[in-house]
Amino acid sequence: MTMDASPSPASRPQTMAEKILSRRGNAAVYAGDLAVVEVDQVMVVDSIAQSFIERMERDLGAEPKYPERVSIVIDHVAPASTVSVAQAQKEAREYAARTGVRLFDVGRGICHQVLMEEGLARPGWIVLGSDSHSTTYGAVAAFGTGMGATDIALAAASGKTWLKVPQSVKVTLRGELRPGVSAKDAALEMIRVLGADGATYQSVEIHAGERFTRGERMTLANLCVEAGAKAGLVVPGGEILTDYGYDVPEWVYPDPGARYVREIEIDLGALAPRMSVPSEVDNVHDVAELRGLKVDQVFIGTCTNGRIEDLREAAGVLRGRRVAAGTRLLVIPASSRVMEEAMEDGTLLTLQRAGAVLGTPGCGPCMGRHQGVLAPGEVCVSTSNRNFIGRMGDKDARIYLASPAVAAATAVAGQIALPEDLAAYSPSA
Ligand SMILES: CC(C)[C@H](C(=O)O)[C@@H](O)C(=O)O
Ligand code: SF4
Repeated sequence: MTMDASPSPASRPQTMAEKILSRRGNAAVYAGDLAVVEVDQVMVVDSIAQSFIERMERDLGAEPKYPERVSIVIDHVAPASTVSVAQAQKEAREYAARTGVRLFDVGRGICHQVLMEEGLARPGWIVLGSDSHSTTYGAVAAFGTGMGATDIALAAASGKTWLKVPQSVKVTLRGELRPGVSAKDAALEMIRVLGADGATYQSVEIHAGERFTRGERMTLANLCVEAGAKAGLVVPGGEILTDYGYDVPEWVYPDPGARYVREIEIDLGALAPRMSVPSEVDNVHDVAELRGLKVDQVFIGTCTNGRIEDLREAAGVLRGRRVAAGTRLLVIPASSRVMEEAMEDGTLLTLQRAGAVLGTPGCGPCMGRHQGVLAPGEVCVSTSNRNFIGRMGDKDARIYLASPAVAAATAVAGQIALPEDLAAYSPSA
C-alpha cells in the first residue's frame, strides 16, 4: 500500500527527520531545504472534514489520488452533539462511501490511537493529519505532522506534500523513572525545559534508549507539539515494535554526527510526579506543591493518556476506593480496542465501582465541545495535553494536566493528591 520509503544516499550525517524526508528518488535533504515528498497516509478528523471536502471538490475538483492512503476519523464530537455536527458527519460518511477512503466512525476512537492500532503509521512513513497532535506517530518513528484543511486536501489530491525540512532538537532522557513517576511526567518536564514555543517548526528527536513502551512513546511524541514542534520522533529502541508487527528499517536511526540546533538532557531519576498548571502547558510544577487544591472534575482519557495501561494505572489507584463526594471522575478510553481490553480484564468494572462515569471512545471534553465541559470557576485535573483558557468549557475554568495515577488519586481525595497520600482513603484491597 505504500512506496519504498528508504532514503536517498546522503553525503553527510542526517537526523531522523532529514532521513525520513529524503525519500528515495529525491535528493537527500537537510534542515532548511524544501522537500516534496510522497505521503503514506493522510488523516482527516471530523471537525475538519467539511472544509477538507469543500477544498477537494469545490476548490480542487479532485478525487483522492490514493483513496487507501486517506482516513477520516469521527472522534472529536462523537456521537454528534448538535444537528449541524450530525450533518457534517453525515457528509463525511457520504464522502467516504463515494471516494473509497477509509472511515472510522463514531466510537472507534481518537484518530491518533486508531491510526496506530490499524498500522496506518509505520516506521519511516510520512503521515499528515488535520490535527496538531499528529506528532504522536513519531512514537513508531513515523514523521507525523499536523496541517490545515488546504494542505491536507492538496496531499490527498496529489499524493504528495511539500515542506521545509525542520531543524532538530536532540532530547536525551537518561536514568530511570522512580516508582509512581510516569512517561507523562517526563513529557511535561520535557515541555517545561523546551518551553511552549521552544521548538517551533523543529523536529524534537527523543533519545531514550530502550526505555518506554509504545504507548509511553506516544505520550512523549504527542506532547512535542506543545513546544511548537513540527514532529516528535522517538528513536526506536528495545522491543517497542515487535508486538506491533512492523520492522524498524536500519536507515531510520539518526546518524552519529547529525546536526542539532539544541541538545537537552533530562535525568528521569530526578523527576517527581509533575503537573502543568493553568494556562500554559510549559508551566510545570511538582504535584507535591499543589496538593490540597479542591477539584470539581477529573478527566482520564485522550490521545495523550487514554490507553489501556493508563486506565489500568488509574484502576490500580481506585481499586476498593470511591471518588470523593463533590468530585466527578470521567473516564473515556482512547479507542474501542482499549475499551474492549479494559472490559475484558475488569479495569472498567473497577473504575465504574469506584464511581467513574464512563464515556464513548473519542476525544470527550478534551477540547470543550461536549461530554463534560466545565462551568465558570471549576477546576479540572486532566490527563490531556492542553490547559489553555477556555479549552474545556468556560474561560474561567482551570485545567491542570497530570498523569493517570495522579488524576486517579485526585479523584479519590477530591483535591490534588498523589497516590501515596491515599492511605486514609483505602477501605480494602
Ligand atoms: C480539532 C483539531 C483540529 C484540534 C487540533 O488540531 O489539535 C484538536 O484535536 C485539539 O487538540 O485542539
Ligand atoms: S484527544 Fe484532545 S488533543 Fe487528542 S486529538 Fe482529541 S481533542 Fe485533540
